[in-house]
Amino acid sequence: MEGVDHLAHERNKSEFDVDAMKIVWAGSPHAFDVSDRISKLVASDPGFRKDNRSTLSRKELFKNTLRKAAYAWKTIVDLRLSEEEAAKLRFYVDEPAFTDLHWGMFIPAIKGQGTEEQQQKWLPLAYKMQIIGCYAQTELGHGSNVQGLETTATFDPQTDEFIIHSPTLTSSKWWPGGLGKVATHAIAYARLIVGGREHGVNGFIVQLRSLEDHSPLLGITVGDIGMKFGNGAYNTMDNGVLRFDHVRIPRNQMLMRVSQVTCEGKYKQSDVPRQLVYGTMVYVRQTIVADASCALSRAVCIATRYSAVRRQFGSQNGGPETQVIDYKTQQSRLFPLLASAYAFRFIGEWLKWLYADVTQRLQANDFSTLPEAHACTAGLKSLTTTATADGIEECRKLCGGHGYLCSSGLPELFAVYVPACTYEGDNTVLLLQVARFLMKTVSQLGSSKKPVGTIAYMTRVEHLMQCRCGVQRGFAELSVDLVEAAVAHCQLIVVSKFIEKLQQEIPGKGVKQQLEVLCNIYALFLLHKHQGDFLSTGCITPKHAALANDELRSLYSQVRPNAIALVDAFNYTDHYLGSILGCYDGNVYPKLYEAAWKDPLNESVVPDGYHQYIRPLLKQEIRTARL
Ligand SMILES: CC/C=C\C/C=C\C/C=C\C/C=C\C/C=C\CCCC(=O)SCCNC(=O)CCNC(=O)[C@H](O)C(C)(C)COP(=O)(O)OP(=O)(O)OC[C@H]1O[C@@H](n2cnc3c(N)ncnc32)[C@H](O)[C@@H]1OP(=O)(O)O
Ligand SMILES: Cc1cc2nc3c(=O)[nH]c(=O)nc-3n(C[C@H](O)[C@H](O)[C@H](O)COP(=O)(O)OP(=O)(O)OC[C@H]3O[C@@H](n4cnc5c(N)ncnc54)[C@H](O)[C@@H]3O)c2cc1C
Repeated sequence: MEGVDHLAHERNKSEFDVDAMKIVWAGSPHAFDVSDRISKLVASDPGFRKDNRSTLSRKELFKNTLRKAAYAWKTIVDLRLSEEEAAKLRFYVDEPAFTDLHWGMFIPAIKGQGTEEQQQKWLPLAYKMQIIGCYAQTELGHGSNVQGLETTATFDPQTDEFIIHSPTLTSSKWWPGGLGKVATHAIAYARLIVGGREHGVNGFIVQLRSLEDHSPLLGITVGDIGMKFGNGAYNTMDNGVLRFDHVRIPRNQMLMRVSQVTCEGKYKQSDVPRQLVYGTMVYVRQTIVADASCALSRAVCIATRYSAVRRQFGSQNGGPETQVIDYKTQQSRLFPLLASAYAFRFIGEWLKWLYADVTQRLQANDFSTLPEAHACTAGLKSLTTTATADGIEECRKLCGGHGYLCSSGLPELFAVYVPACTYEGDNTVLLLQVARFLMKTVSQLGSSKKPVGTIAYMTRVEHLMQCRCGVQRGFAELSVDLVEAAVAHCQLIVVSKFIEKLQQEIPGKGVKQQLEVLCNIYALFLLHKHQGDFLSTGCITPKHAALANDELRSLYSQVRPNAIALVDAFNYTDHYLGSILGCYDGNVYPKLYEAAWKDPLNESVVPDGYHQYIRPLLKQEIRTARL
């Protein structure tokens, strides 16, 4: 029945202060207040409804996304929301759109790679959305290999301009979000050519469309690259294709914090690492880690609530069947994902600190932690997005057949999320970067340069290197093993930072105890999953492995009474979850049944096409093959 909490009995089992855990999950009382207030604002406004997306055509879907983006912007302006509140509003609107790239990449690129003068010119226009930007780096022929990009930016000293050109088909910009139909400007990455000499890939601000009638400017060919994975999902985003035909831009539209070109045509490289040109990608990778905890926690919330609602088998003497959440197999699949959601939340908090720290150091020209920041953002983006994509799919399976319904929210969540394993860096390519960092660290063992921070533990392998020094096989030959080592390195960081989180003051009855249980589940589940490596390297004995297994089962039993409260702590509205299976009150079956009849296919009891195709079949009016 409506208004009844079908999960009340589960909530009454909780052994900790859920409101205190909500603050821990949000990060602070202030962050909780903003999230709670804005999520409810979005959920209560019919202008942000999203339950009809799977029934819209691509063009209807996209136009609806533009409407919502404009409505969101009006809401932000009318309510005078802060930058933090506005970002939260866009997050809870929960629809991939051009605004993600405008706010999430275009503006950070100007802030990170533009000079003070360039920031003063372009940021006010971007913040007021008087221009709409995208991040145009990837091309048809190159994405991972940035140094392989083919677009050219040739300096013309006669006119003090750069000529931006797409020399080949494969140099067409391809994938940038927001590019296809909306962006008026791009940060375009191109090979800088001055006086006939190449100076690597740099970023250039290029206007694409008229601010009067939105038509593409001279020399600009631009459009959408077409339908992507899934129906609604990421098709709300106009990922675009862009070709330049000798487009001229003023010299001062090359982002010049890292490298400069003078009006005399002199190329100057600042005394900063050229990799700062990649700074926007590092920034986004650390935000993607925080986003992974959001996406995984959404899926886990749905699967946990539904696992408590769903009963199957086990009825004794006509009594209620067993809740599937009570099956050890369901717990062994679900609870490690619940623990991962919390683990990724805390590693996301730490990575945000690491990024802020390296950014502050860069301002003082201190590049000492840049390699570690690159390795951590690359590796943790790879680890968390892979685990989250796999986790969302596991949550779908944990919900049985109903998990495959769009009304469960899981198919769309999966379809929107999975490209995170590719965008902002293919996950394998990024792990290879971590492997390169680890190998460089190993090669420096024994020198005066002692490993610190997240690689401090590597001093312990020093003895290994001394006896094995000289035994080197090619990086490429060992890359599979090195990628596994990179994953293990990143997992160690996640576990370490979870443990460090538990050493902080954590208020609330039973809250720290619950987090300790989740931390132990996360660590022991990894040990169980990779026990072959631990056993073969002698790190643990078979007895240790057996003990870990026993402890995991015990920990699952400890989580069980608190599972619903632990997902309530995410404080997601039913609107944001977009899932009948995950609705707060657990009143699933009536809602599933009601939703079915709203499908357009049920607008008529006799389907279109019956008289044309089915009736002739049934009435044998179609010659049937001799049976
Ligand atoms: C719908 C959205 C939902 C959620 C999103 C939520 C939040 C996000 C918020 C905002 C964003 C909005 C939406 C996100 C959605 C989509 C956005 C997607 C955008 C994109 O995909 S942009 C394009 C991304 N492309 C890539 O990531 C390319 C990957 N390739 C590379 O980075 C490089 O090519 C490379 C690193 C693999 C190789 O570079 P290279 O060849 O130049 O360098 P080397 O390998 O030779 O290394 C030399 C040396 O340099 C060091 N190095 C490399 N990179 C860096 C770096 N970034 N920082 C510091 N140092 C770096 C390397 O370690 C070597 O050092 P060494 O000492 O010599 O060993
Ligand atoms: C939804 C979505 C949104 C995007 N948005 C943007 C955007 O806004 N702006 C933008 O510029 N780009 C964007 N991209 C592009 C994205 O950044 C690239 O697709 C991504 O960087 C991967 O590069 P790629 O496509 O060249 O993959 P490839 O590198 O071609 O990967 C193909 C395979 O090759 C493997 N591989 C590649 N190099 C190596 C190597 N050295 N060693 C071993 N294996 C290797 C990879 O692991 C992978 O298995 C987006 C992509 C998607 C899917």
